[in-house]
Amino acid sequence: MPDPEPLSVDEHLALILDRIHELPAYDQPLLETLGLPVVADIISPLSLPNFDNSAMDGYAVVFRDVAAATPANPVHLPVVGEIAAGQTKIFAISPGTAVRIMTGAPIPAGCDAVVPVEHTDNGVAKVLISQAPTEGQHIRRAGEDVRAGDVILKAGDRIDARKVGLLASVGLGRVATRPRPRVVIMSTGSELVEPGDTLGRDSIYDSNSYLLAATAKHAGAIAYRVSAAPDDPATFTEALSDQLVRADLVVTSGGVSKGTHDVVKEALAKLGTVSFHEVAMQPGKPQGFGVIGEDSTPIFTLPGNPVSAYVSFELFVVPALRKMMGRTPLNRTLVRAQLTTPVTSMKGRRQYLRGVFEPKVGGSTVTPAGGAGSHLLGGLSQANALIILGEDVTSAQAGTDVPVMLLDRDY
Ligand SMILES: Nc1nc2c(c(=O)[nH]1)N[C@H]1C(S)=C(S)[C@@H](COP(=O)(O)OP(=O)(O)OC[C@H]3O[C@@H](n4cnc5c(N)ncnc54)[C@H](O)[C@@H]3O)O[C@H]1N2
Ligand code: MOO
Repeated sequence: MPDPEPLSVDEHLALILDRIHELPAYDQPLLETLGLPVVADIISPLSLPNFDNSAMDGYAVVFRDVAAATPANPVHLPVVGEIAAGQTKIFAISPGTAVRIMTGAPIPAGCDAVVPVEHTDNGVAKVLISQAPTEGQHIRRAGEDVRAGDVILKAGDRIDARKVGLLASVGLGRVATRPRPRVVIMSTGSELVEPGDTLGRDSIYDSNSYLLAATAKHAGAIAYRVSAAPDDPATFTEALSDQLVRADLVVTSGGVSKGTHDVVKEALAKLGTVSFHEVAMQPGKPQGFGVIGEDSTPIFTLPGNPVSAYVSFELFVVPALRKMMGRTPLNRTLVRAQLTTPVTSMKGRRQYLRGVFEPKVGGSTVTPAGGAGSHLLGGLSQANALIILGEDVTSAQAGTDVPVMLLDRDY
C-alpha cells in the first residue's frame, strides 16, 4: 500500500496545538515565575517608596532654620537624636533642632530638607551646617515611584528579572502564573549507552535525551530525562507508564520509521490514540503525536536521528510548551539573511538547514553549518540558526535572501 500523503509542517503543528491546553494557573514562588507571563493584572498593594525617606546620610532639618547657611556664616543646630533605616524612634523634629538621619530612614514629621553630611562638620551633639539646602532636598517622597492601587503588571506581561525586583519590593512573594510543564524525555534504542559508561563495538552514546532535555529547559520547562529504553515494546511500555505520573508532556525519540525494531510505533500504534505520519520536511520526516494514559497526557514521538529530533522539538514541542505556559508568540519570529554559499534541497519537503547567522548592517548573512544529513551533530553544534528552504525550492544561489530561524533569540 502506498504511503499516505505527508502532512505539511503547518498542518502537523496545527493538529498538535489544537490538542494542547494551557495548564491551570496557581500562585507560585516569585523566583519560579521568571520568564512566565502573569495571568491577571497585578495591582500594587503598596506605594513605593511606602513612606517619605532620606536619599542621603546627613541631618534632617527644618528648611527655614538653615536657608541662609553659607561657609562664612554656618548655622549651628543641636542634634537631638539619630534615625537609622529600620530603627525609627524619632517621629518628629522641632524647629531649631537637627536629627542625624541615614539613607532610607523615614523622614520625621516637620522635616522638609536633608543636609548631606558633606555639607556639615559631621557633629554629634551639635552640628554646623555650612551650605543651605533647597526646600525638600534629598527627600524621597512616598508614592513617587509606584502608588498603591497602580496596575504594575498587565495580564500577559512576561516576568523578567526587573519585574521580579518590583514584585518583591511591593511584598509579593508568590505570583499566579501557569506552571512550567514537566516534560519526560525518553530515548529508545538497544544501541544506546549512557554518557560516561563504556561503549560496546556497536553502541553509541545517548545524546538525544540530553539534547532534548536541554532544549526543554531552555524553553522554560522542567525536564526529566529517562535512561534509554531498549527495543522491546513491553519494556518500553512499562517504562513509559512509570513516567506518566510526573509528566505534563512526554517526548520520545527513535523507533518510529520503517525498520523491524521500531519499538515506539509498535507499542503505541495499537492504543489508537497516537497518530504516526510523515511530515513534508527534512530533517524530521517521521512524526507521531497523540495522547496516552488516564490523563490523556500529550506525547510526541520524534525521529531518532539527532538533528531530526532537535529540529522537530524546536518546531513542534517548543510551541506546545509555550502554549501550556501561556507564553506568546508560540512560534519563533523569522528573520531574513543572504546565503553566503549555494545550497540544494529536496523537492516537496521543507528543508531546515543548520546555519551560522551573522547580523550585519545593510544585510545579514547566513552560512550553512555542516551538511543536510540528520546525523550531523557537529554541524548542529556550530549553528545558531535554521535556514528554511520552501517545499518548492530545489536550489538557491549565494546571495539569495532566505528566511532564517534564530535559535538563541528569545522569540
Ligand atoms: N526504509 C526507511 N528507512 C528510514 C526512513 C524511511 O523513510 N524509510 N526514514 C529515515 C528517517 S528520515 C529517519 S529520521 C529515521 C528515523 O528513524 P527512527 O525514529 O526509527 O530512529 P532509529 O532508527 O531508532 O534511529 C535513527 C538513528 O538515530 C540514532 N539515534 C537514535 N536515538 C538516539 C539517541 N538517543 N542518541 C543518539 N543517536 C540516536 C540511531 O542510532 C540511528 O542512527 O529513519 C530513517 N530510516
Ligand atoms: O527526516 Mo529524517 O528526520 O530526514 O533524517
